[in-house]
Amino acid sequence: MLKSSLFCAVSSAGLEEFILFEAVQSRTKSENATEGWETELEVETVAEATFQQGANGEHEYSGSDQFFEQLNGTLQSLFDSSAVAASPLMAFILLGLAAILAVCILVHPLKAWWLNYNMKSAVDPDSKLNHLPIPPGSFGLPFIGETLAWITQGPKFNSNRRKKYGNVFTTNAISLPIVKVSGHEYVKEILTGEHDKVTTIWPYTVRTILGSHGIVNSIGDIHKYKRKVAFKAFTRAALNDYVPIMRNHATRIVRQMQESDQPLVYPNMLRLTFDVAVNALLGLEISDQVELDMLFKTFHQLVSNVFCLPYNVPGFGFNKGMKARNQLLDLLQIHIEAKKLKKLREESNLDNNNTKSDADNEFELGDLEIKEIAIELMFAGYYTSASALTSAILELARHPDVFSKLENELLQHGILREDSSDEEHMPELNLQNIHKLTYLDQVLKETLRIRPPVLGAYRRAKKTFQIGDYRIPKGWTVIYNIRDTHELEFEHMTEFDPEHFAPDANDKKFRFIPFGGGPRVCIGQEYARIIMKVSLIEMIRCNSSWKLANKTLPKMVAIPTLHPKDGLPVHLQPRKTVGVVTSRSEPVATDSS
Ligand code: HEM
Repeated sequence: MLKSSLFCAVSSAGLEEFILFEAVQSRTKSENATEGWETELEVETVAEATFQQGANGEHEYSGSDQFFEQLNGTLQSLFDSSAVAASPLMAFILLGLAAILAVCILVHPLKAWWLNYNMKSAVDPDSKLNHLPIPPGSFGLPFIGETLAWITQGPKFNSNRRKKYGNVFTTNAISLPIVKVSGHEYVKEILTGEHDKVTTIWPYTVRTILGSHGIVNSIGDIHKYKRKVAFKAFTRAALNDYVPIMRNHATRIVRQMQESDQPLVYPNMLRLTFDVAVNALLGLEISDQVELDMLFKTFHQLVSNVFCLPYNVPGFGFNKGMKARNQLLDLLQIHIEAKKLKKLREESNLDNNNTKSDADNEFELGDLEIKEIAIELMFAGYYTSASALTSAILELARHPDVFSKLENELLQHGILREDSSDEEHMPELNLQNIHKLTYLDQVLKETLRIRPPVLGAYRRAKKTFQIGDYRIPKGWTVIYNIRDTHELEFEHMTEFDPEHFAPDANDKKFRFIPFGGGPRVCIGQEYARIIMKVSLIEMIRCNSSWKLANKTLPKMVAIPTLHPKDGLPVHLQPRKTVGVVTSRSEPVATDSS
């Protein structure tokens, strides 16, 4: 019964896809659990049966067999003709046909083997949950799984599969069985299950380039301790100190942008968030522009090669990323020795302020830990913030009504004034008056909802556990989807409307998760919100409007964080006096897709 349902599923799925899990599911629902996929042995037997039936050519494969017989006959007659055999073109055709034939013969056994291979990994002899089905989905093609579809389809990969299988589905990429999870109830399970059901697992290249001594690659108590240390850089007092630093850099970058006819937003926002992070978070005051530029280049080399093929061979991304890592470690060591890496250095010494608990005494942060945390904060911090800022600038250009409302809010709170583009008469900015800007907050939340810089994150199942009606097998990779969760939880995903976050809007937990949640929630989220707010205020204070230089929306690239492929060229309209809202009746860019 079990064998036939699986076999039917495999054979009827055709060459494109196995939709086996639906068959497994319906079988599991209708049959006694003890007849299910309980032991490895049973899985092997099923696979063997599948192979045997394929080899014996029973009715499920009969269509293919007829085709093979016909092909065989055709080839035979071709070989019999000596005139044809002599032709190089015909030899080429024959070789092609032979190759197709080989693929046709191998495809079914290969697929059956692949299915067996994946299903074997789903069995956990220590679990009592083996009676539950694994989430529906497809393991794709042998070895590569659904990697190609994932790469080529972009967001459609998830949305198509969600439509077909639901909000928890199985896939396979580069030979790893993966469960993708969207929607607040499932995402909550994953995020709050950290340390118990799941643990973080970044791709090998990320783990190696960032190192194992930072926060993101630590687990358990040491993870909590390192977060505690790093969190000292994000206290309210620390954030308040950063505001003037953020503002100075934002004004400088916006003024630089104004000097260009068609500045590119994204590279400028990257530079802005980078300079602030070096200055504020690392506490480095690098006055030598050449040194700062070199640091920027090296970080860029590190971040842009963090997600790559795992070959540490010259010319490959991984090798470039490792070189950048080593250069940064050397450079940061110089600053540590000169005691310039103030913040993290001081704060790793928690006994300074007697907040060190007994548990903390077990851990000491050495130079390597401090350097890796520094690299990690930079890695996690400046690309993400630049991505969100770029998206906000893009959306404000497309929505003049939102721009005007924001401008009014700044006017009402005295942050925009008659002489507001004059640096000498800038009204003071601090955490207190920034927090009063509720509409600005709504605009940024809506930006993070519609264009989350990070689309999702990885976990590994520490044990077999249940999610909804399904079982997630121990050792499998789980990805919680941020963008898809936003799409599910908010109507009109693609419509930019800050009213989604109006003060009276329903605030269901885990619906809006641009910063993740649970024990691994983004440590820099408050910092990110402040830098985005300060920078946007400066953009509006210095410019009465901006327009997108291109008529169509840019193509977006997801790695390392979401950003426009063309860098987002804009035309800025520098502000002379407040209230002069320049014509915004020009056509607004429309979606190119
Ligand atoms: C708009 C800006 C940002 C976004 C959208 C963002 C997003 C995220 C997300 C989704 C996670 C959770 C990843 C997971 O579940 O594994 C995360 C973690 C993290 N973020 Fe952010 N982030 C932003 C800015 C920052 C900044 C500015 C910093 C530091 C300067 C930072 C440092 C970190 C760190 C260290 C973690 C790892 C936390 C852990 O593993 O315990 N992020 N961030």
